[in-house]
Formats: sequence, structure tokens, C-alpha cells
Amino acid sequence: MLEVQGVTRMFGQKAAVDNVSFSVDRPAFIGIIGRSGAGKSTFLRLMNRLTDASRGEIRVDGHEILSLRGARARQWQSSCAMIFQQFNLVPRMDVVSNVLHGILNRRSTVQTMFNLWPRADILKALEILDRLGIAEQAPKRAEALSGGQQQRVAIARALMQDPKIILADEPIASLDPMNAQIVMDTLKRINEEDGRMVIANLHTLDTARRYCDRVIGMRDGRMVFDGTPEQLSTKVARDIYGADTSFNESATSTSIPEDTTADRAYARLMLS
Ligand SMILES: Nc1ncnc2c1ncn2[C@@H]1O[C@H](COP(=O)(O)OP(=O)(O)OP(=O)(O)O)[C@@H](O)[C@H]1O
Repeated sequence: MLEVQGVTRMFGQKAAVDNVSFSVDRPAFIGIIGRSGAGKSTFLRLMNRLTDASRGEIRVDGHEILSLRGARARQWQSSCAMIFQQFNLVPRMDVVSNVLHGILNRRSTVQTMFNLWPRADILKALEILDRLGIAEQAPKRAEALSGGQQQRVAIARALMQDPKIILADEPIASLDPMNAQIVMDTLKRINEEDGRMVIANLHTLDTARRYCDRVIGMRDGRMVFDGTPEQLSTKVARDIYGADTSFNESATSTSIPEDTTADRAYARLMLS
């Protein structure tokens, strides 16, 4: 399904992504971990063609995507949706319009100027918001929502594109543990129920272990680990992060204290 072969991105003399290769044969949930500057964001940007590779190939279902240009590159971008740490919504625009923005490039200029959307698209946006448990927020301005709700709107916008792959660049880095869990549960559900591959840059080990089928560790642009969550021991993590024995895993934890178990059950209920 996905084959990454010798992908490199140079910035001057520095390789931000250095000869990365791996392949994935099913729509798995993949986590990419590594310290700041390891090349995680650059890799996702390469996949989404927001930046060009210096060398290498990425094949999705047999089609090479790094050489696509113009309309075909844009077509690829719409089947490979991206979610960002800061949500990237239009703050003063209502939620449903933000979701509809996922298919903005499919509209004519006149439709865009007058903010006209086909009824079927509006219904689809509302259906996705309902699925993510935030339908009642549809008429509100995006800026009026909590961070967790805004990230779910961003996920809804991504789903509007009906993507094969969802790329999430530190999707929970700006959220409190409770909202982080709701957002990760949402991504996992989309991965399992829809069969969409999710590739997420994550800054916490416990999240990677809990949600991912496979974890890729990057250090100085290179892939230094590729394994299952079970194989991601403290020693391995220490190597990925380039830390010494004082490395403290709990410093990278987003786990929720036990006394909020009821809240978690409630959150799951809201999502089901
Ligand atoms: N546009 C750019 N111009 C020059 N150097 C860049 C550019 N983008 C990224 N880099 C460099 O490439 C390296 C990898 O950066 P990248 O943002 O991909 O790392 P990251 O693992 O995502 O880090 P973080 O977790 O802090 O986002 C860094 O050394 C960074 O300074």
C-alpha cells in the first residue's frame, strides 16, 4: 500500500530527512517519534507534497507521488489529508463552513465568492460532525470551541476530503490529557472503521504505544527504529531521543490520572 524508498530532503548541507525507507502493506496506524528537529514534520510534508524531496520515491498503491506536478499533485493532496497541532481552522468562520473547506478546491470561483455549497455537501459535513460527536457545534464560530473540539473539526475537515491517508503532525501537542485522548480515540476509530491509514507524529511515548500498530523512530533525519509498540522499550526510546540514563519516560506522558476514569467513559460514550 505504501512504499517509502530512500527519501531524503536536504536544507543546504543538512539532511532534514536522510535516506528513509519503509513499507506498509495495510492501512495501519503509524506513529513517528523523535526529539525536536528529528525530521518528523518534514517527512509528513514530503508525503503531502507540501515540500519537495531531494531524492527517493514514495509509492502509494503502486503510484509514485513525489514526481507528481500540478493538477495531479493537488489530486494526491486531496487524498492525503493533513491535521496540524494548531488545528489551522478559520477562527471567525462557523464550524460547518470550516469542514466544507476540506473540499474548497472542488468548487468554482463563483461558488467560493458567494459561499455557496451544494446541499449534499452540507449534509455530508453535518453527518461527519455528528459522527465525531460535535454536530451541535456546527453553527458556532470555530474560535468559540475548546481545543479538543477544534481538533475534531479539523479531523472532520480532513474526512470531508475522503482521504486514503491522514497525516497528523503532533495532533495532540496543544491539548490537555482529556482532550488528547478524545482526539486520539477519534483518529483510531477512523483508522479501524474506515480503513484509512493514519501516520501521526507524536511527542509522547505512551500515546505511541497505546494507539499505534507500528512505531517509527527518527533521529537526525534518519530512521533509527521501526517496530511494534511492544518493542519500544525504555532503552530503545532512550536511543531514539539520544538521551542518557537519566531519561525519564513520565516526562513525555499524557496519561490521565485515575480519578478521571468516569470522564473517560463519558468521552467514549460521546464518541460511540
Ligand atoms: N524550511 C526549512 N529550512 C531550513 N531548515 C529546515 C526547514 N524546515 C526544517 N528544517 C530543519 O530540518 C530539521 C528537521 O526539522 P523538522 O521540523 O522536520 O523536525 P521535527 O522532528 O518535526 O521537529 P519538531 O518536533 O520540533 O517539529 C531541523 O533541523 C530543522 O531546523
